[in-house]
Amino acid sequence: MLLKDKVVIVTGGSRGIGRAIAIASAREGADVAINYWSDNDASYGRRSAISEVLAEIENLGRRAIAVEGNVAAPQTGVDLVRQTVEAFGKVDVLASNAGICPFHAFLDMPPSVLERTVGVNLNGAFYVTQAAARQMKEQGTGGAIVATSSISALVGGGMQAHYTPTKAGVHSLMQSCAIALGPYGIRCNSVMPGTIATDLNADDLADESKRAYFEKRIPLGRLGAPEDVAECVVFLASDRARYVTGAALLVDGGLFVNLQ
Ligand SMILES: NC(=O)C1=CN([C@@H]2O[C@H](COP(=O)(O)OP(=O)(O)OC[C@H]3O[C@@H](n4cnc5c(N)ncnc54)[C@H](O)[C@@H]3O)[C@@H](O)[C@H]2O)C=CC1
Ligand SMILES: C[C@H](O)[C@@H]1OC(=O)[C@H](O)[C@@H]1O
Repeated sequence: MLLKDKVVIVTGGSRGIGRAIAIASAREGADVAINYWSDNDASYGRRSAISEVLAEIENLGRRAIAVEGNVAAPQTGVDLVRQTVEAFGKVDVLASNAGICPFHAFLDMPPSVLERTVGVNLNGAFYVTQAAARQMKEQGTGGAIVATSSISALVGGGMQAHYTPTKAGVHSLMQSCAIALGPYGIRCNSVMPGTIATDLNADDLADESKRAYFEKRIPLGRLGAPEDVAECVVFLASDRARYVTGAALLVDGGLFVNLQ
């Protein structure tokens, strides 16, 4: 088991990629603290999602807690780490994953959409990483932080001018934190998923021609599943990746390299 008796925090763990990270971590032997934001879940009609994830982890024989909160608020990370330590005694791994992607055209983008996206995706990753790293430093046993960046850190999107800079920022955050936290044995890496079928892009991919376009562009011939990303997060979080820090792993079925 790659994460036997580790304690893993996952942000944005009630649905999609975060949910898959939480379950994959438990399957590899970890206890899991799951952050989520019910306002976001409700906007997808998914009020009960978190209880299903907790039940699934408990069925795997591991412990799980849910800690609701908006990661854009600095205090959310602090409370998340405190409640995790109260429940499980320590923090070994942070999967900083919570994110939003409200597709919007650039020229008429309201400041509120930009600010919300930066607040959740970039500021949220910063605050949660800082809170977890402080705890890991205090424990003195090292740790691993894996952030969910995106292929969008490397390429643009016409309806994502507010989003792609946050994903580049998350990758950059991990690079700087790898330097700042390396002396404490804390490794910091990111995964860069391609197009993964989740609620985040369900509306966008409901456009059959767009979906077919992506499937054609992906050398492996299919959209990604949340589990494809989760297994890579588990690897980077585990001791198998003990000499990997400041790295980014594309998990995109080859989409990025497919120019022609
Ligand atoms: N789906 C995709 O194709 C890709 C997704 N990503 C990234 O993966 C991450 C997860 O995305 P998905 O699983 O697709 O999304 P999703 O919409 O399926 O799940 C989002 C999760 O984040 C939580 N969340 C949303 N706003 C939050 C907030 N303010 N505070 C705390 N939690 C909040 C929700 O409760 C939910 O658990 C995001 O950072 C996204 O940018 C990156 C590349 C591709
Ligand atoms: C939501 C999009 O389909 C998805 O999000 C990303 O980060 C990828 O670049 C895709 O565009």
